Amino acid sequence: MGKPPNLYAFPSADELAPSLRTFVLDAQNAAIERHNVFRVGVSGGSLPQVLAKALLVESNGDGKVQFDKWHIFFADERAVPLDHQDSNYRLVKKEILDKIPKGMGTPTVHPIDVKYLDDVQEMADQYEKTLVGAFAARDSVKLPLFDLLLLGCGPDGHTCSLFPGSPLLREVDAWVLPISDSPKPPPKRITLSLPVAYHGIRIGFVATGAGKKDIMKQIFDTEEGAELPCGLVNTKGEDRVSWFVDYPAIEGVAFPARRGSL
Ligand SMILES: O=C1O[C@H](COP(=O)(O)O)[C@@H](O)[C@H](O)[C@H]1O
Repeated sequence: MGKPPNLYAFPSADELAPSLRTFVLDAQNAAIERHNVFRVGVSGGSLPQVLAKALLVESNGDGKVQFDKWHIFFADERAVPLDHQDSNYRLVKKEILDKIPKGMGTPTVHPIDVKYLDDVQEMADQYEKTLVGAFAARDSVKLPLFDLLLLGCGPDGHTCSLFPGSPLLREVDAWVLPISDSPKPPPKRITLSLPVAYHGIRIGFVATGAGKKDIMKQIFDTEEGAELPCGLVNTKGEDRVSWFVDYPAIEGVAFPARRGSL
């Protein structure tokens, strides 16, 4: 058994945001110092709204968000046009990119190539090439090591678009995988593979609301939960993984949470 993940709990999403900010800024600063760029993978779902609360605020002396140094990739994406209501890009744009105040800089964003909406295998291959360009050319690595992955946890324990029981969880070579039959709509998607997810240099999960409490209990308190996609990231990512949750999301969870602090 490796080192356990960190579980940080706060009364509400608003109270969670400053600690999430500190976590992201620490990852940003370490990455910029190491290679002068911050490569971050973001999820859709409920995450972008909480992330906006963490990032799009005045610095209170804890450091600056340097969006000019950010390269934003998608931990998963739905095979829909970029302005479609199901698009994770659209969500991140609406919640964060369109609201970045002047002076925080402009990130480089890497959306999917919508030329391949009808061919998710090709879309995944092309997105993998985007990652090869951004990571391998620079670092000659076998896997893209994201400076930070910001992940969500679905009520079934899925993360990225890696769903419980999916054969995709066994993939060891590909960095980006296609999905044609996602149990959650829309069915066609691409996703980072599990090894890419758990090799993140830092991995932050955000889970808020009472709708997450049953799955959180399963992931943190049961052996079966460790086999769910979120549980697998916990096991393999060990203490590189930090969860930011509100109290309703961990009601009844026995695993020890640090309450109200990072
Ligand atoms: O379908 C998806 O769901 C997950 C979880 O979403 P949440 O709303 O329960 O936070 C999300 O992380 C992923 O990016 C998205 O495509």
